[in-house]
Amino acid sequence: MSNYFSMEAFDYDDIQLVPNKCIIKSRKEADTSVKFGSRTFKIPVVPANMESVIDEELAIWLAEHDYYYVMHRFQPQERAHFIKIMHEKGLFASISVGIKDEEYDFIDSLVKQNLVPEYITIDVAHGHSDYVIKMIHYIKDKLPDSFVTAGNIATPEAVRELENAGADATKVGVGPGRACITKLKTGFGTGGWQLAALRMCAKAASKPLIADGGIRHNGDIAKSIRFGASMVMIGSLLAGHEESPGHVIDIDGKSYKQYWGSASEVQKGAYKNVEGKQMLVPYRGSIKDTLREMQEDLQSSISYAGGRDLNSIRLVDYVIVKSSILDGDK
Ligand SMILES: NC(=O)C1=CN([C@@H]2O[C@H](COP(=O)(O)OP(=O)(O)OC[C@H]3O[C@@H](n4cnc5c(N)ncnc54)[C@H](OP(=O)(O)O)[C@@H]3O)[C@@H](O)[C@H]2O)C=CC1
Ligand SMILES: Nc1nc2c(ncn2[C@@H]2O[C@H](COP(=O)(O)O)[C@@H](O)[C@H]2O)c(=O)[nH]1
Repeated sequence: MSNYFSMEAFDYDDIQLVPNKCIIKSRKEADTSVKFGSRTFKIPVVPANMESVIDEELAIWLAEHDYYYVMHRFQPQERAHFIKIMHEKGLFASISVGIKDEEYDFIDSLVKQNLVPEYITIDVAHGHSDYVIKMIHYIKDKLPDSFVTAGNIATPEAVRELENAGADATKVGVGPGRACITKLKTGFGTGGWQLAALRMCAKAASKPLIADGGIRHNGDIAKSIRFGASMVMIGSLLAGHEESPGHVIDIDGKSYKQYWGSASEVQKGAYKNVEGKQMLVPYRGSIKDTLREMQEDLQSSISYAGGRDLNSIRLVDYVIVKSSILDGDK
């Protein structure tokens, strides 16, 4: 555990990446694509697998336009139908599962129907668990062709154990989310040091990592890549769109959308083991424009990194500037 005592704790707002000489004539030349599993996606960004962030219609649009997506698991009975619909359209299917007993029956039912989702994400709050390891083994045994991401986790030990169990990728982030109250209710998590936790996990990882939670600005995507992420999962920043599932709410002439945590009372329908809240996020128009802007900003990041693709970002120097990067805006 000495790792943690000696570790420098920092987060997205504490870091600035250091520019290198630019080698491209235009940002259009910068390639933001990323291979994840057997597919290549436009940008290393995936909307969070939350009911307030993604629904079937958005999943179809994302898959059609070469974005990675992960469908949530909160309408469990719809998942088999969802896989069928995606495959009928010639699109990849990417679903989430939990670890309760009935999820084993669900996996069995997919096998029986010969429904093989291209991607399966094991989505639980505390992913460093024997029960997650058991589920990884089960899925890899029954659906060996599915790419399995397991999470969420916070430590190098967890990365190693889940990778050794057969996970094809792991998802890092316990408690940094915008709708999260885990850090307040339990005292645990990576809230406030998510980027440092990502760096620690990346040192142990031999397979791709997804950085999950805490992204507040587009530049945080490049920072996640620098510290070891292959893919970046985003909730609140992608929840305020026309296509997002939440209702539009108008207050004092401004529009907002509802964003609720997957462990919130709203999601659970009961106040039991609640570790999330509901909140409003500013309405931001179409998600298509936001994703395009994220791509353009990443192209700029690549140019500042002095390269032509995302790999160049992984190599840049950085400076720790402790909560001061927004000072100039005050
Ligand atoms: N990334 C994050 O920081 C967090 C994310 N979430 C999200 O909320 C949703 C609900 O998560 P979750 O409650 O795990 O899903 P589930 O309700 O499917 O619970 C997972 C299983 O693990 C058991 N469990 C044991 N310890 C814990 C623990 N500390 N936290 C949660 N479960 C535990 C649960 O049993 P029992 O309920 O009887 O304890 C249950 O059987 C997920 O989408 C998850 O990603 C939630 C919190 C934090
Ligand atoms: N502690 C909780 N974390 C949650 C909950 N619902 C989702 N999440 C996590 O947050 C990220 C999104 O974070 P954001 O900063 O981009 O908004 C999501 O992917 C989950 O990992 C919850 O109820 N409690």
